[in-house]
Parts: sequence; structure tokens; C-alpha cells
Amino acid sequence: MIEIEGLTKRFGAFTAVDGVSFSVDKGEVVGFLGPNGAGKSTTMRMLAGFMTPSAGTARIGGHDVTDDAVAARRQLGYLPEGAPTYPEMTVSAFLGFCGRVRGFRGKDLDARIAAAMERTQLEGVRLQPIETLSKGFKRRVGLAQALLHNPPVLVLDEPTDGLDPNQKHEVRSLIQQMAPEKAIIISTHILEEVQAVCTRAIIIARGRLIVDQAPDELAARGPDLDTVFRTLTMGDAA
Ligand SMILES: Nc1ncnc2c1ncn2[C@@H]1O[C@H](COP(=O)(O)OP(=O)(O)OP(=O)(O)O)[C@@H](O)[C@H]1O
Repeated sequence: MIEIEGLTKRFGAFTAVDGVSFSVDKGEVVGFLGPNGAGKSTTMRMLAGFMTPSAGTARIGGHDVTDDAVAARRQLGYLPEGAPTYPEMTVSAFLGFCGRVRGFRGKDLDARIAAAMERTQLEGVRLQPIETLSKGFKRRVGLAQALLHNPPVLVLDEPTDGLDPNQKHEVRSLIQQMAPEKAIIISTHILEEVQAVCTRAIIIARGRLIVDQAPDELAARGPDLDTVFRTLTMGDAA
């Protein structure tokens, strides 16, 4: 469902993502790890079509993210870093807007909004402007937007960032529930999260892919996953 080959992004003389290649099949949840500035968000932005690669290719469901961008985006739910745009909109209006942009109307749109709000537990704040919500609720609005069209591919940039422990648990359960039917990439700094929900762990450092392994195999390289991660990436923070 996701195929990345030699994906590269340069900002002037600086190479943020450097020849990254991997693929993700339906049923896989890939944990995307790396120190701050490793190139995780840049890779995800290229996958989502928000940034053009300098070299290499990325395909979503067989559609190139640059040459066949609309078809690629139809297959993709993307949760960007940070809070959703249009902070003055209410949760319900924002999800309605996102759904209409995706071409849904009437009862179908209403049902999709209701289902996305239920999955992300947003019903209680549906009429509240996004800017008045706490960080965790804003993340969940972003997640609801990514689920509206029930896409086969999800690219989620730090989906549990800012959530309280109960909500982290809920979002991880939701990812696990959806996993059999989808190809999912999540970036995270929480290593336990990778062991809890991911079938594979990919580590990037300085823009390069250095590990692509099952979380248990990765953890078995040392006393624990934390130590293994530090050993592999020490000195790589940008
Ligand atoms: N638009 C841009 N212009 C210039 N440099 C950029 C731009 N976007 C990202 N970078 C740089 O590219 C590198 C990779 O950034 P990126 O946000 O992809 O890292 P990350 O792995 O997601 O980090 P974090 O864990 O902190 O979110 C960083 O050094 C960053 O400063």
C-alpha cells in the first residue's frame, strides 16, 4: 500500500531525508522512530503530498504522490504534526468542511462525521471552537479528520502527542482495531508505544534509514528498547 524508493528531500545544501526506501503492506503498523530532526515529519509530509521530493518516488496504493497526487490522497488519511488549521471553526464545522472537500454530502457526510467523532471521542466538544480546546483534544480533531473517508492508508505524525494516559490508550486501541484493514505508519518518541502497537520499527537518523525490524527483534539487540535506540542514534540529534 505504501512504496517508497530512494526518497530524498534537500533544503538548500542540507539533506533532511536521504535516499529512504521501504514499503508497508495492509495489516502492518510501522513505528517511525528517530531523534529530533531525523527527517520523520519531512518523510511523512512527502508521502501526504504536502512537500515535493527532491529525488526518489513514493506511491500510495500504487499512485505516485507527485504525478498522481489526487488519487494518492484519496487513499490516504494524514495526521500532520501540531493542531488542525482553521482554529476559529467548531469541531463539527471543521469536520464538515474536510468532508465536503473530500466530496461527501448530506446524510453520508453527517454519518461520517458522527462515526469519526465517536471513534475519537469528540462528541462532547463538537460545538466548541478548535482554538479553545486543549492540546489533546486538538490532536483528536486532527485524527478524526484523517479517518473521515475511511482510507486504506494512514500516516499519523505523533498521534498520541499531548494526550493523557487514558486517551493514549484509546488511540492505541483504535490503531490496533483498524490495523487489519489498513497500512499504517505512526511516528512517535514513545518506545513502549512501538512495542504495544507496531508490527515493525523503522529508525531513521540524519535522514537515513538505519533499522527496519520487528520491535521484539530490535529490543533483543540490547537490554531494552531504550538502550538499543540510544546506542543506534547517539549523537544524531539535529
Ligand atoms: N521547510 C524546511 N526548511 C528547512 N529545513 C527544514 C524544513 N523542514 C524541516 N527542515 C529540517 O529538516 C530536518 C528534519 O526535520 P523533521 O521535522 O523531518 O524531523 P523529525 O524527525 O520529524 O523531528 P522531530 O522528532 O523533532 O519532530 C531538521 O533539521 C529540520 O530543521
